[in-house]
Amino acid sequence: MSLESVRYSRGSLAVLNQLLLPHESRYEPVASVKEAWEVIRSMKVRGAPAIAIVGCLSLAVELESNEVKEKDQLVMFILESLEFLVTSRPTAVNMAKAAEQLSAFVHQEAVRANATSESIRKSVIEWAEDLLRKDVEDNKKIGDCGAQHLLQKVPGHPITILTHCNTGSLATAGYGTALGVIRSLHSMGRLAHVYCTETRPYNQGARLTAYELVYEKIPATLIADSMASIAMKEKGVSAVVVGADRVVANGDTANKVGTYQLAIAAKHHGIPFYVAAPSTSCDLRLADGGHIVIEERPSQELTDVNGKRITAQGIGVWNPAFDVTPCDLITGGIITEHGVFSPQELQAALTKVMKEEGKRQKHEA
Ligand SMILES: CSC[C@@H](O)[C@@H](O)C(=O)COP(=O)(O)O
Repeated sequence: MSLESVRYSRGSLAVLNQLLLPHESRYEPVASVKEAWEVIRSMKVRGAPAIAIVGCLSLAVELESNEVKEKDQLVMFILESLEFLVTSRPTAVNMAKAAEQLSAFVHQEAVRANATSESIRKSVIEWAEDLLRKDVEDNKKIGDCGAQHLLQKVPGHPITILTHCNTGSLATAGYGTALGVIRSLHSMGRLAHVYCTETRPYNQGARLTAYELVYEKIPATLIADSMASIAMKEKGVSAVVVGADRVVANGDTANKVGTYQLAIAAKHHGIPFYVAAPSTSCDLRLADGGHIVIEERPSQELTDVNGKRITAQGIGVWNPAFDVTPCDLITGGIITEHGVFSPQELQAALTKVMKEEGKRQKHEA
């Protein structure tokens, strides 16, 4: 069984505290929206899809246990809870998108003839549960589609991948995005090796990806971020595959800080650079990456190691958690659950999918 970032059954949610990994696997209960906000902000749970899933499921859990509210009061509670959850972390778009979609859904449910508090509550719980189910499904599609694409397009097999941050089961509902592509290649017997960066300053690569790769018995080597260029030059890297926190209309992509320099190095070495992301991480309303809000994290993430200060007191610190890779550096493409697209193709392709989905839903309603 692969690692689980989230354990959910109706009325009960627990998250694996990722701050304790790889030394201890402790699941901590999340009984309310407020508790979800705190586990997301403190990064006990992190990764763009996992943030949205924990946020929405916490609302489902709170709805299951709360006393019955009058209909308008219930709708107000749901909308305010979603707004609050969006403030937990700003860069990943998944929570904001889920909040927007779920809010629209609640409005729609509330005006249905015969709508009651109970019917609204039930449909919101089911909506959140569906997000969990769909994320795993989409990740598997990303994994398979990305693996097939790389096998067709990338010379020299089996394939060696360099990846950044953590995009696996711990960052999603399961399977993973960039790590999903790696997992699929491995299960097909077509993966030679993975290089995972330690991902300073928060060390998602060293603490989490290395753990997932060892857990899954995938052949892998950990490198410091500063070793990425020499690894590309000397280690036969076939492709760089990373995840995303927000892909905007022109294909510019916000992801864990350090992604941008990997894309520059990949271009220099003629190595294709891929972003693997579900459509829930795509934000077509922003024209380009200049509009993305980049989260800045506390200075201690840089100045301290294991709670112990290693730098001189008084030094200034800048700690942006993400950077934006310009679309022209995403030379391989963007791997989604709907296919692999160049940054230039993405907007039209996803718009078409959304239109078809809208038509299908109208037909079913
Ligand atoms: C499938 S996870 C994709 C991204 O969310 C991931 O690459 C990343 O940047 C995570 O950042 P984090 O700060 O750990 O939440």
